[in-house]
Amino acid sequence: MGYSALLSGNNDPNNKGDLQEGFEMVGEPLDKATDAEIGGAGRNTWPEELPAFREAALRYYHAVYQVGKRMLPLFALALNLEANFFEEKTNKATAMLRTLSYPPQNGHASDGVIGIGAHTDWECFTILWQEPSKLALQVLNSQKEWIDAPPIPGTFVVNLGDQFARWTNGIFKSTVHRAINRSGQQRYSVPLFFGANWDARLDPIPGCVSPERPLRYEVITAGEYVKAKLAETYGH
Ligand SMILES: O=C(O)CCC(=O)C(=O)O
Ligand SMILES: [Fe+2]
Repeated sequence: MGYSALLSGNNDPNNKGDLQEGFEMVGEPLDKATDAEIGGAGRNTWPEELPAFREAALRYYHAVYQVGKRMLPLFALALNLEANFFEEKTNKATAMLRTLSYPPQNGHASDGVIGIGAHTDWECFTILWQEPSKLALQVLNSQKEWIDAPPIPGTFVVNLGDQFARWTNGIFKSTVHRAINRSGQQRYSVPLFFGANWDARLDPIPGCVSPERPLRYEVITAGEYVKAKLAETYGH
């Protein structure tokens, strides 16, 4: 995990690359640099020329991670499960944080290059901070129309991701979204992807599979899933 250059990722296979750059990190304790791989997701390569960045990014990471922990019981209750249902699957939750920068984009998105192409996020859910007053994020609704998701001061956007779709056998849908920065200025955003334990199996929750709703997804671990998606998107 570390710096990703402009066009180094491609979230939509129909596109040619994502017009964004950023820094991608997994969790590590604030007080000591750890050399160990974190939950199989890799380790962070921090920029040497920005010594304050590590602390600022990790403080944000750990604070928003705690927000994610507190949201899990809400998802469980919404599924008519015990509040602590996801505790065992997320007591070593692997979250990834990206600090993203999008250059301004002019004209129309017909040439296969936009800020981030249409995709779903891979983890349980995403807690996204968007830079105020800069419209870029869009969400695909059930009529297949793109709906703007403008930044609202003092709020985060929360998108459901693929791990929840798998646990619920498609009852929770992972939100298809994309970003096109037509603000005329550089735009920042910071998503935290809150994922299950690296070794948690994405097997369907009891009650989510029935004759009317047969098993939709092959059962693999959260780590295997994220690794495969990383390879698809970044080729590494
Ligand atoms: O920049 C945004 O608003 C969205 C970023 C995003 O969807 C992602 O990194 O997965
Ligand atoms: Fe996303």
